[in-house]
Amino acid sequence: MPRQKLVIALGGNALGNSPQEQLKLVKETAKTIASFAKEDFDIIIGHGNGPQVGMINLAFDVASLSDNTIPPMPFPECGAMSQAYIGYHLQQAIQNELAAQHINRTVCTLVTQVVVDEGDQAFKKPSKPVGIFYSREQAEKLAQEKGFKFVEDAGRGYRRVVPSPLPRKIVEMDLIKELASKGEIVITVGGGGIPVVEDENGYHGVAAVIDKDRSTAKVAIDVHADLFLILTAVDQVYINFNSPNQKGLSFISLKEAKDYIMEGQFAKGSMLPKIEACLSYLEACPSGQAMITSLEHAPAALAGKTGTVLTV
Ligand SMILES: Nc1ncnc2c1ncn2[C@@H]1O[C@H](COP(=O)(O)OP(=O)(O)O)[C@@H](O)[C@H]1O
Ligand SMILES: NC(=O)OP(=O)(O)O
Repeated sequence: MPRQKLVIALGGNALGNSPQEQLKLVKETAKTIASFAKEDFDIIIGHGNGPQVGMINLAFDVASLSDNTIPPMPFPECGAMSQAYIGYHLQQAIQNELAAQHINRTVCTLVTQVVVDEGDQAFKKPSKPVGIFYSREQAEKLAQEKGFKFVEDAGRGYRRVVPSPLPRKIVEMDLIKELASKGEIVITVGGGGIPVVEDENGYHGVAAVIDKDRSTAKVAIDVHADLFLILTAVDQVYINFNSPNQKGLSFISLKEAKDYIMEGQFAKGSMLPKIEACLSYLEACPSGQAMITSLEHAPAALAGKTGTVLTV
């Protein structure tokens, strides 16, 4: 009997905002992952990198502003660094937890590139602010010299914004499938994957940050996952969220999800991309199940006690 395939998207609360916080939090994350490893799933994990990629980019920006012999670090390289650094923490925490529980499985982190479309409209409308705040003069100079885009951010100064294009193809997909089918726990598409475009000369990194829920959904589609699990800060998806009549949803059909989107029930930039990621997965894998819950309640959600399940 082949193992069931589980693809997990880990949200920010699984990682925190600083290296110290991350090192502490991944220990809890690892306990949840180990509980799935015990259930004998094939396991593939995607995760975010918003705070981390911003932090890495900021560090190089600050260094190069104060010492012009230090070059600023290009954005795709910052994304690659964030994948490796987060992967290292997660991988080690999961290894330690598996050893403590005498579970005989191995873990790896794959530096993963994700192809995006050069003509994606997101490149015309960069929307994700990253890095440090600049004065207007500094921003104008950098914009002229490097072609970066800046936005004025809530009266605090100018920040570089990067596009957030859709994931089209996961370059290392065959390897992900092979490793997962051998029982390896695979950490991949970190931060949505390193965004690359493909031309006659091969792949080239581009300055962007892909949404990790969308990229992880693409992985779930490509491996035909039985379960696509999004772990975030809330136990369930709500309607009328944050209002006195908010109501948790245990089940949402594809049609209901589309109706709720039309009603504006899911906030842009937080719950909406998660619901859209689930929809893209379910449309491609109609016999599959998508689930949204919190990290700590994930085992209970898998046992049908909490969480929000989305099905066709
Ligand atoms: N309808 C909703 N139901 C539940 N949570 C919602 C809803 N709309 C917005 N949210 C918010 O979305 C957040 C999850 O999105 P986000 O913080 O971007 O996730 P992550 O960093 O875990 O990927 C929840 O913590 C919650 O505050
Ligand atoms: N890349 C990405 O979606 O990261 P966050 O989830 O941390 O925003």
